Amino acid sequence: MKFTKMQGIGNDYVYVNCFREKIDYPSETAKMVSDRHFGIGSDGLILIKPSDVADFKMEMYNSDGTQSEMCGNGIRCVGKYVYDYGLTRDTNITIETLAGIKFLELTTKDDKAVLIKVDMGNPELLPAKIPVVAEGDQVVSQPIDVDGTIYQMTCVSMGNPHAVIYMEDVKGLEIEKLGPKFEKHSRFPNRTNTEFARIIDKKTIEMRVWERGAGETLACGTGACATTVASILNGYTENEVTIHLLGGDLIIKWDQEKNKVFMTGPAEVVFDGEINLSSLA
Ligand SMILES: N[C@H](CCC[C@H](N)C(=O)O)C(=O)O
Repeated sequence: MKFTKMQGIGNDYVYVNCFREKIDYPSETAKMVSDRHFGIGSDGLILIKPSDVADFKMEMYNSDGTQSEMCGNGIRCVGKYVYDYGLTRDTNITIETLAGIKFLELTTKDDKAVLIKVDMGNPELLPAKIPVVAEGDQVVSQPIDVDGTIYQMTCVSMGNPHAVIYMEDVKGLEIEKLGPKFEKHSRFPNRTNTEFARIIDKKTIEMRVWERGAGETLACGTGACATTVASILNGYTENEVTIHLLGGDLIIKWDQEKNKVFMTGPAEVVFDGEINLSSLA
């Protein structure tokens, strides 16, 4: 199997061009290639496919093999891949995902995509659509009991579920202890991604993320979008913020008139490779 290893501010995936490769068991393949000791090493697997309704289609699998509806850092890398590897010469492209069709604007330099702006669509706040077990029509700073400690959470879906928790010290957080308790909490029927965020000022947020199906990653694009929406709903920030993640920064804007979230950030190729999957089985 030929692949390209790419990363979006440190959130790294194995990308497969399914215009020329066929992946019969994507979930199993994701688990195998993601292993950082016995495989290639990544946060998961992303398949780039033809689409009947958009220019391309993105299928995303976490390192535990579960499929997700959307991946923000991943879709920026897909945008870069299809341009840099000659699948398109357009700098405005559409990508079909399980969270709907996304619109990308590529900024190029020396004929390579260096910055990608993504229209991430509408944030979803209805509990039943996140999904999260809760009363009312949105979850903004509502209590959740995690092993006897009460946290205030704000829940947003960007096609995938997110629980945003604010705290004064995210650097010192023992995320490997707390993250899984949120991820598998009974109030999230489909599990959840969890963002631990510190407001620095009206335009700046620092966050770490425990991802559903992948554990702590260096960055989460949908999580950065969810955190921005949550911060605006809580009155903590303006509608355009810089998010500092472990792997780098993203610029996120929630245009509330259009009810669209825009994410702008980089994408990088690490290396191209070929692997005999049967050697990993
Ligand atoms: N773990 C996520 C998918 C990857 C999202 C993240 N890597 C991003 O950049 O948005 C989920 O199961 O919903």
